[in-house]
Amino acid sequence: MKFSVFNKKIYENAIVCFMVLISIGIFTSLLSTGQIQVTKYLTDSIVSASPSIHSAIRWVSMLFILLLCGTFFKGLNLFYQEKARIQINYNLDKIFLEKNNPKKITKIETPKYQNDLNIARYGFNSISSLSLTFIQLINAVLSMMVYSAIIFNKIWFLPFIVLLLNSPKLLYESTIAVKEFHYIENTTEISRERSVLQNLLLSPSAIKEVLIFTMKPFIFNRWNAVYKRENTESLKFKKQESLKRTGLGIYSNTTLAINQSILIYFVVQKIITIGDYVSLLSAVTMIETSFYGISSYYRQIKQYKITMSKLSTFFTEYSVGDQQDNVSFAQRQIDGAKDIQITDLTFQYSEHQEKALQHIHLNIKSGEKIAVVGGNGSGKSTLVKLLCGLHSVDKNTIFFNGIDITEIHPEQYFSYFSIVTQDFIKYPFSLKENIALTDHVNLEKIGSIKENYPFLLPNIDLDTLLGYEYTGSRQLSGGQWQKIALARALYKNSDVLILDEATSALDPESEYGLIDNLIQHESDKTIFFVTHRLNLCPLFDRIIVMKDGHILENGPHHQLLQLKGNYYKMYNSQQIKEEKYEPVRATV
Ligand SMILES: Nc1ncnc2c1ncn2[C@@H]1O[C@H](COP(=O)(O)OP(=O)(O)OP(=O)(O)O)[C@@H](O)[C@H]1O
Repeated sequence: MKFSVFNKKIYENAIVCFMVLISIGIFTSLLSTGQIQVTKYLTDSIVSASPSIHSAIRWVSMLFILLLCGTFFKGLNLFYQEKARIQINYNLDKIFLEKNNPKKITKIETPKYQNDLNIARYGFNSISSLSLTFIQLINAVLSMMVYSAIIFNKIWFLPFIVLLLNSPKLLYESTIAVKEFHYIENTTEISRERSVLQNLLLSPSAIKEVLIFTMKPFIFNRWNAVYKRENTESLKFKKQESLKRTGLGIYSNTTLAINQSILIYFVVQKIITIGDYVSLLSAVTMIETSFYGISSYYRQIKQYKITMSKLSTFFTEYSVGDQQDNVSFAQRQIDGAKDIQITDLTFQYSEHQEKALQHIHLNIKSGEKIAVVGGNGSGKSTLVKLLCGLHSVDKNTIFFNGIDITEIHPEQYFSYFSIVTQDFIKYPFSLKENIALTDHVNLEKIGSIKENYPFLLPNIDLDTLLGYEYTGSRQLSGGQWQKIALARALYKNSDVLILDEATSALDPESEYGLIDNLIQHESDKTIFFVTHRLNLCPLFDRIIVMKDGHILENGPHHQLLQLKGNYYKMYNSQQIKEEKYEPVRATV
């Protein structure tokens, strides 16, 4: 999506509101002109040599009607401003969610992404307020022209003096805009830290640990310290801004005094009447107010420019745009067996000193069932995430059916994979939506999952809302949720299925049943089973043993046992432990 289109989309369905607001602005300027003229006539009628009560009442009534109209337009203006704001905010959120389109998680799982996301979101707010102040700008320019014309009629050079004296305000607003953005950039991490800590104190999932570990004072004190640090930063910035604004205020008072002196001089010289003095002084004040509106708009334009360049960088850095996709990747024909070949694959997380994977070589035949084992942090999850295309890899390292995966469009590549990780999502949707993740649920597919894996789905209505987020929803146990995540992966029915410690919460019977049934029913699927429970490994065609990012051993169960290496030790130590505790269990 190009930025010109993006700009147009911001105002979608808000144009009518803008037209109404501009019309209100025109009417309000005309009303103000009328008020100034009537004030002049009223003052002149009171201070004339023979003041007339009737004429004064006539002007007061006229002024009253004009003020009533002004109040009516003010109310209308407020409503349409809110209407436009609501529509623009909706448009902005929609554009943001549509454009935020990452295809890899490599850069996403970093603090930098979260900081940049915060700054981008802040920028969006400035676009929203800029759109509305655009109307105020038009109104301000209109008013300034009308008031300048009124003054020009009486003292031709005065409007130029007023404008000249006010112009330094633009410069001031421009520096404020840049400083404000830098302030947001510098404080985004601390404000994120505060909200993370606040969430720990409020979110239902964290509260149980907060209670059991009686850690509220620990988190609360940390939240308190972070909040105070954030406030100090904020006050420092606000103090500088207030000082500058006070300076600007003093400057404005001085300019008003200068203009007032000029007007008094003209009254003393009897060039203008007292009524003229009153009306011209209010016109000068109105110009100054309009100028304030224009300069604050100028500040927002500056911020808008910074925002747009930040957003452009954000979307190009983290999202693959549609256009870029088409240029980089042609749709590849990938038919038949989906063999996977890994050649000298090395991978390092940007936030990490050590390499997570080093010189991995693997050949996997389509339909193979592979168990991946190894100690914590040995690189198992990284390997399977790289396999399914979640991270960017170097060219010529992973081949899918003979094609370098860097040449396959990520969306096409993802279509061949299903993955269940340890941190799967518990969607606050109905049971059937949790499985299908679509509005168009294929009940037959769910039926066949129920048939082949009868222990997988809870015995509740498919329309039951799950979780504890919404009224009437039903919470499930950890294992039941995990089974639903597994059902989701089976529903996708992809060529490659990755289970990354995806059965850790299942009871042993369900776990064995699942693996056994997978091997029976999904003979054509390639399956990767990352596990710490080695007793299921004999069911697999091959076992890959990992340590410190390397593949240490790779082969069928019996072959690895004969090697008497790492797998042999790991497998036996689990068996021994089970035997050791067997008598204890027997006596219970
Ligand atoms: N998103 C990440 N950013 C930075 N480093 C990471 C990230 N994920 C994993 N690592 C690091 O990469 C290494 C391998 O981690 P990985 O999750 O692949 O191990 P694992 O074998 O799956 O471990 P476990 O059995 O504990 O799940 C670890 O040292 C870990 O600290």
